Amino acid sequence: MLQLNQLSRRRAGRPAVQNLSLALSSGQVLGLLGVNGAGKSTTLSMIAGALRPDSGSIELNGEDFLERPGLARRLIGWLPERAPLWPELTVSEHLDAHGQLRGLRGAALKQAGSAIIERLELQPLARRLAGVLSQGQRQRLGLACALLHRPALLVLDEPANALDPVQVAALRALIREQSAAGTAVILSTHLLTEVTAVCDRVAILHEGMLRHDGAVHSDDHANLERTFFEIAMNGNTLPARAA
Ligand SMILES: Nc1ncnc2c1ncn2[C@@H]1O[C@H](COP(=O)(O)OP(=O)(O)OP(=O)(O)O)[C@@H](O)[C@H]1O
Repeated sequence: MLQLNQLSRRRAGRPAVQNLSLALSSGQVLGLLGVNGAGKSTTLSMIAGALRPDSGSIELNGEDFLERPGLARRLIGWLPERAPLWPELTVSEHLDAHGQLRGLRGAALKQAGSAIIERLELQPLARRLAGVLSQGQRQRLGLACALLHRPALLVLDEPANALDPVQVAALRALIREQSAAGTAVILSTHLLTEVTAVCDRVAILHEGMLRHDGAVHSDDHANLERTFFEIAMNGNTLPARAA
């Protein structure tokens, strides 16, 4: 459902992502790994439509996404690295605003808001101002905003950031549930355990380039760690395994 073709983007005069090609099918969960500055957030921002590539193309369900920016709003749910929230709006008001931006109105908007508040157990926070939420609570609100309109593709930039162990377990369950319902998920993380826990594929970026793309299994931790460190230390390209 998602195809990246030779994407490149420079930032501050340097290549941040170079000739990146990747494909993702419905229901697949892809973990994006890489050391600090490897290009993960730049890649996810381009997929979410927030940053335009200098060259290359992105296809969503076979359509050229860069030519049709409305597609992103409809099909993609994005949790950026720092969820942008309005401090003076409550949790419920955030959900209303996000829903309206995505074309939800009236009963459909109300129903979507109630469903996501219930699913993410946000009821106790619904009337609280975003400005007084803890970091983990802000992250959960960001996740709720990303999921509200039932996107076909979820783009999550370090979604486990600031979450306590209970919430990390809840996040894993949520990602599995989304995947089982056919939603494609791409997430960046620094935690190899997150990748082996929820991803069925892993891509490793180094200096903006794709160095590894392969299947991953829950008992693969040692292999994944070895691959990650070899790439991080040497910039080696390891042979990718079939996804
Ligand atoms: N807003 C920005 N302005 C200029 N350069 C940027 C900006 N954001 C990122 N960069 C640069 O782009 C490159 C890739 O950064 P990016 O944030 O995509 O990496 P990352 O893998 O997400 O890193 P981290 O793990 O630290 O979040 C880096 O060299 C970084 O300095």
